[in-house]
Amino acid sequence: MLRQRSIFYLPRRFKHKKDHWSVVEKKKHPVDRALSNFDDFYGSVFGNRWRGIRAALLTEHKYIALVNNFGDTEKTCEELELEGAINVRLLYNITKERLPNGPSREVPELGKGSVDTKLRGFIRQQEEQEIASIYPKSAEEVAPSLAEIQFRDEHQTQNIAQAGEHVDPKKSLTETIKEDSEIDLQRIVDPEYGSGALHDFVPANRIKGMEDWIPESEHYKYYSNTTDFPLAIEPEEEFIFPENLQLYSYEKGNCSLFAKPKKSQTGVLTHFLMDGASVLPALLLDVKYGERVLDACAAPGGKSLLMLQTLHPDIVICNDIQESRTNRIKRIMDQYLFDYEEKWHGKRILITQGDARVLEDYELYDKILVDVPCTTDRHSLMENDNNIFKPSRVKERLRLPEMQSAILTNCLRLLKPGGSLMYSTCSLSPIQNDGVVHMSLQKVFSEYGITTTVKDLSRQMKCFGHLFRFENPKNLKYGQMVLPYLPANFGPMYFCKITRNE
Ligand SMILES: C[S@@+](CC[C@H](N)C(=O)[O-])C[C@H]1O[C@@H](n2cnc3c(N)ncnc32)[C@H](O)[C@@H]1O
Repeated sequence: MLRQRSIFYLPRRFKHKKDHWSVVEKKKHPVDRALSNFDDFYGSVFGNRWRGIRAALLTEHKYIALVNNFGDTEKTCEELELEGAINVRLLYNITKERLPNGPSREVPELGKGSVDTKLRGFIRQQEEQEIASIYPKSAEEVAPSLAEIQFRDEHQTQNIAQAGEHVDPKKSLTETIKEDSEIDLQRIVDPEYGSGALHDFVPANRIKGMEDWIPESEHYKYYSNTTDFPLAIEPEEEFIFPENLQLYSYEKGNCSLFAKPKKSQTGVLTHFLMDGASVLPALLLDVKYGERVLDACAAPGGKSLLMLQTLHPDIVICNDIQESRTNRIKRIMDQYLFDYEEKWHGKRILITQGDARVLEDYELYDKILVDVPCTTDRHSLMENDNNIFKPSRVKERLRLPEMQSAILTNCLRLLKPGGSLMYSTCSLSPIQNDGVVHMSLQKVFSEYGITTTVKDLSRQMKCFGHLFRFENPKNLKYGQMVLPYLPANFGPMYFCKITRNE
């Protein structure tokens, strides 16, 4: 009797496939794939620090409020201050004033009365050591010497050659993962590598999940790090925070939310909320009065809006490859710039649809923002829709560095000699960051004879140390990086400023 019953139930049990391993495997969502990929890759890049970064990435990020200059500006600033938000410009200027070896020129006058006092008090409360521990040395000391860079390059070339030897598609996945883990472990324990030595990282030669199995050997050229170009890295000259830019943030550890933007008396919205780290590349591009600016990958337009709110640029060309995305730029400009159609459109803003890899306005721009498409790490962990970790987008994902480098290389050609650009991503990947910068500098030199200087922004970053958590510049070769961190949950954001030599 018992037997009959069990036979009766057997097929039903099998129909209920929920727990079968193959089904579970198929049900892996893009966000899960992204997390496995990051655990694997970033775990080896960041070592013990990855746990904290991971927790922050999986938690809601923090915003900065950009106050609109074209509607109820003072009232909005007052309201934000009443809520306890800090004026980022004042905080920057006070911190700059207090830095050892600070600039000799006078620091711009600070706001009146209570705000100023409050800020100074706030800064005193913060441990100065915190900044010192993030940036233990001055910018001059931090900028690596050419000899050092040469040494690192030789070291890295060796690593890449070794990694190349590892590629063996016949090896089982388990075998490869085991071997790679041993290499990664060696990186972590070997002081020569250091857990955070991003510039020394060589990508693992496999990607988790058989459907993602791609021989990456053909991509090695994008990670190649030999330096066959005249490499120059110099500290950035002094940066002056634009007087007209009103940015507000909550201090580290304060996770208060900003009020939603509302319609002002002029009809435009009062403020724009953006991930705080996104402010930095657009701000430190340092657009000056009367300059012609290209935002090469501009949609939805937050960074263009920030540059326009400085009231500095003569014209900003907001370009994006997708029509639907250029429409989003237009919508944002319409919502924030008073009398957009009459006063801005076609005059101080041009919205264009084009592929930044092939734009041909050579030597036309004073400043260019190159905020490339990337693995958008935070977004990839949160949204399944349109996720770059979908199995159907594997090729696109693996080709990202190639695409990023093609965009950056072309944008360097679009710069006027003497002009500067800012390359940025919202990814933690050393390949998409320093790797792409390196390859592009090499390419513009070898193919177009263009020489460049990388601007070391370490000194400027010190002045933002109260709000953001930055990667130690020693772990980066060219750029700066905001690391997600629970008490200051901005980023990730990598950015690197490059000047085209005259
Ligand atoms: C990271 S988003 C830019 C975000 C924007 N800078 C902002 O702050 O709002 C990257 C953008 O690049 C665009 N894009 C992708 N490939 C491009 C290309 N080849 N040329 C120009 N834009 C491209 C995408 O459509 C996307 O809107």
